[in-house]
Amino acid sequence: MQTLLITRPDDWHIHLRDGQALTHTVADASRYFARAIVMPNLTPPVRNLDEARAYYERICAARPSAGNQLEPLMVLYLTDNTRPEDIREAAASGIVKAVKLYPAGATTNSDAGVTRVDALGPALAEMEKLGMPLLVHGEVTDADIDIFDREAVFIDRHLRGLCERFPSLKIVLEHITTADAAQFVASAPGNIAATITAHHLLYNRNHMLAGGIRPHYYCLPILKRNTHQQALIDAATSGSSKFFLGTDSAPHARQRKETDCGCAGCYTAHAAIELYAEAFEAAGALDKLEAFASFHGPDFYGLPRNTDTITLQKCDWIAPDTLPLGDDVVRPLRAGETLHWQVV
Ligand SMILES: NC(=O)N[C@@H](CC(=O)O)C(=O)O
Ligand SMILES: [Zn+2]
Ligand SMILES: [Zn+2]
Repeated sequence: MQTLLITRPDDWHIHLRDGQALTHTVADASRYFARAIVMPNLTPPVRNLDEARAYYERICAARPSAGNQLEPLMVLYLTDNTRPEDIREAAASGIVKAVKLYPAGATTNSDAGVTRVDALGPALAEMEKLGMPLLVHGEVTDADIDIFDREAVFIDRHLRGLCERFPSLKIVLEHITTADAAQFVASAPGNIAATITAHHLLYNRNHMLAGGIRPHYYCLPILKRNTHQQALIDAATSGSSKFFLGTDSAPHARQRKETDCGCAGCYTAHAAIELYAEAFEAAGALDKLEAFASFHGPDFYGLPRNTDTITLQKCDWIAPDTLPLGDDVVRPLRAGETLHWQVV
């Protein structure tokens, strides 16, 4: 049987949610990830060190008592009112590792996000000085911009300018979905990187829309055409240290996705590295998985690489139809379907 031994991976973009849901999301993320960059889009969002510390403690309390202990890496939610002092305090705490920019209205719980990206100044200058990474949900929100173009337009309207105004600010363009983004990041200086999800490597918009509409493939930024999917596969398997693993596992209760106006987000924490292994195998690049999953992320964040390992085995299994999520259930990606890799 084919096996693959890799250094223990980390997840550089995950939504653990809060309250009762933490029991399930934290358990799934704890199966083998050493660390996780925890997104701050709660209601209300995680805007300062006090809120980050309280959330950190709720996550730690939800960890399973036995086995691998996930280390949550906290993220502040940038608003129009974030002050340089908020950044300094967070950076000094040692538990906050990044700050997240959501354009207001771009995605789930982004209403408190930034209304004018170009007006951001002092907070970003402080982050640049301290080496604190800015994580970006890179989509414009203008009603007149087609949803499939929102990432590319964000790069042109905002990201290029941010990179010029803050030339040494570390920036991660999160969950990239287009050839435009892959190309922009690949040709940018070393302080610009990107995370790529497993679902954007495995799927394109036909999977979501051809032959019936499949709400569990609906996430933001939305799946694009297959040529963009191929560009993401090429970037992830290129060996470039600018691209690394970020699942964007984003659970929503089943009834909030299977409805007239469904939420965006795919739940992949039940099978994260397993799904990536499938994508890398399909590209004939299993030898590139370890660096993408376990080296490039910590190197970019300036954190040590993990020193222990996990083993993947090629072995079919069926993903569960539903998983508990607090008092609700979530339908995980590939629910009821066969997965081909397993962590042993
Ligand atoms: N990716 C998503 O579709 N949804 C995320 C938000 C985000 O990462 O943009 C969520 O919090 O549900
Ligand atoms: Zn996002
Ligand atoms: Zn996300």
